[in-house]
Amino acid sequence: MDTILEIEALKKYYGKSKNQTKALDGISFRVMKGEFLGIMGSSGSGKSTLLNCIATVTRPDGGEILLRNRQVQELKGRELAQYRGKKIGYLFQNFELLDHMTGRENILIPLSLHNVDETESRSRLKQLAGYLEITDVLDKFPSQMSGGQKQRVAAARALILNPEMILADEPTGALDSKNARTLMEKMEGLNQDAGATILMVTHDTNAASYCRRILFIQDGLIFHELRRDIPRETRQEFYQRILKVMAQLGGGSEHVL
Ligand SMILES: Nc1ncnc2c1ncn2[C@@H]1O[C@H](COP(=O)(O)OP(=O)(O)OP(=O)(O)O)[C@@H](O)[C@H]1O
Repeated sequence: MDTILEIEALKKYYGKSKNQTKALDGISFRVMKGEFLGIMGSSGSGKSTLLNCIATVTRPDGGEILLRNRQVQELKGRELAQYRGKKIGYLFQNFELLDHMTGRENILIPLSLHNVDETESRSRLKQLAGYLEITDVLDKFPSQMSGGQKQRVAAARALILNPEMILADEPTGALDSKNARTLMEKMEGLNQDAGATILMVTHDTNAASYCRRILFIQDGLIFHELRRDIPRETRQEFYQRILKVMAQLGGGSEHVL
């Protein structure tokens, strides 16, 4: 399997000496092409810091982030813009849609920022909208959409340029359980049928049970790893194993949906 992303001994420390917080303390792992990898851990374990480092929002204090063997920290100018806008697609907890733009315009924003073939992207939009069941909200504004529709529009925006990897930060955090389930089924389909590579940070055990592999982090390091035994293990069985690890970490007690 191809490695898409390699995290090697990544460190991020906040503060100095006695008051220092080791948000990331030399964490290492790989994301392979076509993986659906979850990152879980209790509050303050370093999940957001990790995602922010990968997104180049936060500068690490040590270690390496390599996207297809390229040092992400060394990217500058056009290459950095390409990495942020084209190589990685982001899905945020609060959707981050522009209120004055329709669903279609929101999804097509990345096109105007990068020099891409418009005909191809428009046909991709049609395909994504159909799959994500948002065709009938493409001409609506975010204020006229449900939370679930907003997040699926955001997912289409993240996918429109066919990125190497999707970074999802608590994507079900603002959704009710039904919409969360729909979103996760769509993400699972994008992973299994379209080969999308997804790295998702979540607190939500149900959402995590759609992943193929989960890394549990504690104090900025990997504490445990679970792999779903497909096809022998059902999602419900995987969910139960995730709950057990979360109980050791001191969190997670929802009911499987
Ligand atoms: N800008 C900052 N300045 C100082 N400390 C920080 C900063 N950002 C994060 N931290 C600390 O680093 C540690 C890891 O934080 P991080 O936000 O990565 O955790 P998290 O796992 O995402 O938590 P949550 O699940 O609550 O979002 C925490 O102890 C946090 O207080």
